Amino acid sequence: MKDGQISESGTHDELLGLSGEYARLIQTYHPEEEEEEEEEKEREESRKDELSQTQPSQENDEKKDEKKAGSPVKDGKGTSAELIKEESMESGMVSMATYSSYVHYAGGWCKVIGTGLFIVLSNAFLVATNAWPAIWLRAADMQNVEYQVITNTNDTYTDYYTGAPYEETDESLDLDERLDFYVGFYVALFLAVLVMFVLSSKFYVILVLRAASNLHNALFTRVIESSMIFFDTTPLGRILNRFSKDMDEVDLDLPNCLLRMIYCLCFCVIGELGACVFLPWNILPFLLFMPACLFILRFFRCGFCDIKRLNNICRSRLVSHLSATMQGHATIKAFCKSNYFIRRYEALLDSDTQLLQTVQMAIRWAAVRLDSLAALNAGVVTVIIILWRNHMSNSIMGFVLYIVSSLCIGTIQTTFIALTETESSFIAVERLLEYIQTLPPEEAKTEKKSQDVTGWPSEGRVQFKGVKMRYQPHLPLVLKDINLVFEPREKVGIVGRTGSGKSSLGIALFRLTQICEGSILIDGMDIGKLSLQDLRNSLSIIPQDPVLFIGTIRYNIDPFNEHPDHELWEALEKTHIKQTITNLDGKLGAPVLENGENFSVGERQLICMARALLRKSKVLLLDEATAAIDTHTDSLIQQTIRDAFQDCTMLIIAHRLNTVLDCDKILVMDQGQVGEFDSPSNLLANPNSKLSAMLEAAGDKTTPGQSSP
Ligand SMILES: Nc1ncnc2c1ncn2[C@@H]1O[C@H](COP(=O)(O)OP(=O)(O)OP(=O)(O)O)[C@@H](O)[C@H]1O
Repeated sequence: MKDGQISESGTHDELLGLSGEYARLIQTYHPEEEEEEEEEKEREESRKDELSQTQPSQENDEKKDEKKAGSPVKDGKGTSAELIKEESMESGMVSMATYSSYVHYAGGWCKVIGTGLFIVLSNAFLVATNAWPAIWLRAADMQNVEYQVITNTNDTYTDYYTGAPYEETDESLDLDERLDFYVGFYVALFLAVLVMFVLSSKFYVILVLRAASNLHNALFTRVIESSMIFFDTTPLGRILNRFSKDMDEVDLDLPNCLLRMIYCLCFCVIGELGACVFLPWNILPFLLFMPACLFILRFFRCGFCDIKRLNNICRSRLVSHLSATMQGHATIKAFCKSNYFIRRYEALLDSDTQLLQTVQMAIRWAAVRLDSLAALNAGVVTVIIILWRNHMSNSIMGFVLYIVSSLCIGTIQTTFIALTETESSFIAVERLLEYIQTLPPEEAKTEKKSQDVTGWPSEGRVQFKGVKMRYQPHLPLVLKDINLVFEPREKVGIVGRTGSGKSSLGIALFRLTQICEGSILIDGMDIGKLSLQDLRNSLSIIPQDPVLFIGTIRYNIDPFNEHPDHELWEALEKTHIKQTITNLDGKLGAPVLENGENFSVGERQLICMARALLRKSKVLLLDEATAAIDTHTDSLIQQTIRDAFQDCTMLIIAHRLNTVLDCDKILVMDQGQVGEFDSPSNLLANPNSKLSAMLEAAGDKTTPGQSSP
């Protein structure tokens, strides 16, 4: 293929005969193998090459599949352990620690109690505005009675409520004066309600927004700073679910439920107290009614919280499945496995919907019982009112009936359900706190040492002293007692079979996983004693999977805007990608999509290389950085890198042996150990060396001097 068109097609022999593009590619890769009489042998060797590359990669793929599926692997001691753990789940009611942590993130107890007081006061004023007309009407009744006392002096009347005889006074007959007082007080109450509601709502919104944003920031920081073990053992969907569904509950559901619960609870308590002031007997059915409600609530809360927890976990699986399907959609389609993934998606969606349905049914279960109890309570209170009617004014009877019927028509039910929903919304807080409080940080705060690293590393001498490393405590060692010295400015090719530990050397060097024994020194400085920031600032890596971020080309090459444009173009030119970038609309400002999807893998690697070139580090690690680049460009890039980084120590991990044969030294890794470490000429001089065997297997008889540059 060339420039998106078919340049040549045919068999290997036919294309070689054409001496065109294909022949040139082959020539670059196998310069020694042009002669006609060796063609047969070459085909045989390339078959071997293919075989040796596919077998290990299949093994590796299987291993990866195993890893991702969370299937058990055998550790060194023969016991099995799971790489991906099941998502943990609390049970029962939400703990007090969760509530107090939420209060902490909301700004502390003082602010929470202050806002609570405002809400209670606004509700008290609201009940008072309902009670005031009743008091006012009762006064009007009394006025009416006084009038009758005057016109019918033989009768004696007593106060309906206190039982005291009315006294005839001139002031009591002053209806206009009383009217002003009652209207004035009612308006004042109404304004107080208005002001208190505005203030309490404002304080409440500030409080819950502060709690949600503080929780989000704490979670984000903790996830970003957590160690590689966490990312290795946690599916992406699980992390996404905490940031989406759980965060959404904390942002929206929790504040809504909490506010509804507080208002309803205040109305119930203050309203019931108000009713008891006018009709003390009202307390009797209430005292029977409340324990019955609490009894129902006890069952409801336990089950409801656990269903919500299950629902959250089920949602994580759904999101994991979705994100995995999206990432692998091309492969799924290529293997015609769409139906399998659709069925799995439907099954997970069904589980999720079933749990949502169960949540709704649980709410209905509680609602029916609570409403029935409230209706019973209202019935009993109504009977009491009827029996007590001779001792109460009509207005007071109306007020008490209004309160009791309000409680009956949904308020009690709403209060208890909102209480439980609020508690279940706190499960999202519980899940966020789990990550915030338990994720192991990559670097403990106390480890952030302030060593003076100015001018370090000046030479780039890297020393591994008895280094042992494993990815997780229960997994076997992947680096077993590594003792090596890479001298300053040395170019070292690192080769070995798949899984031999080549990339793990880089992981140990960057402290992505902590070594369990030994030490790594750069220019005599133990990197374990440095802060991660200082260490990683002084190293550069071009990884196997080139990583590009959403943004522009400029942002991807120079994320901190530290270099002028001409330096960026220089770097792009050295990595042979300048022409491609020049052809883009916007040039350095051209957009880069997520994961650099709008560039080929090879182009992404070249852009990453330009980024590394700009950093000018003393130690550079290339982890199969040119694996996806054609052999011609690869050889040019190898040369470029060697020129541009001639003052650096370079560790070049490679599968294509010919790309590292002109290095100063070759390190052959073998099952986590140093297999061989010497100059290529010394290693190739020994026909029994591992490197010779690998070249033999790869069908490449190239000698250092003849290798591609
Ligand atoms: N994140 C991980 N968690 C657990 N084990 C891992 C992890 N990464 C690698 N391993 C294991 O460590 C061993 C060495 O892996 P490493 O990636 O260093 O090999 P490699 O030589 O670079 O392989 P390749 O050439 O395929 O990239 C392998 O057995 C591999 O399964």
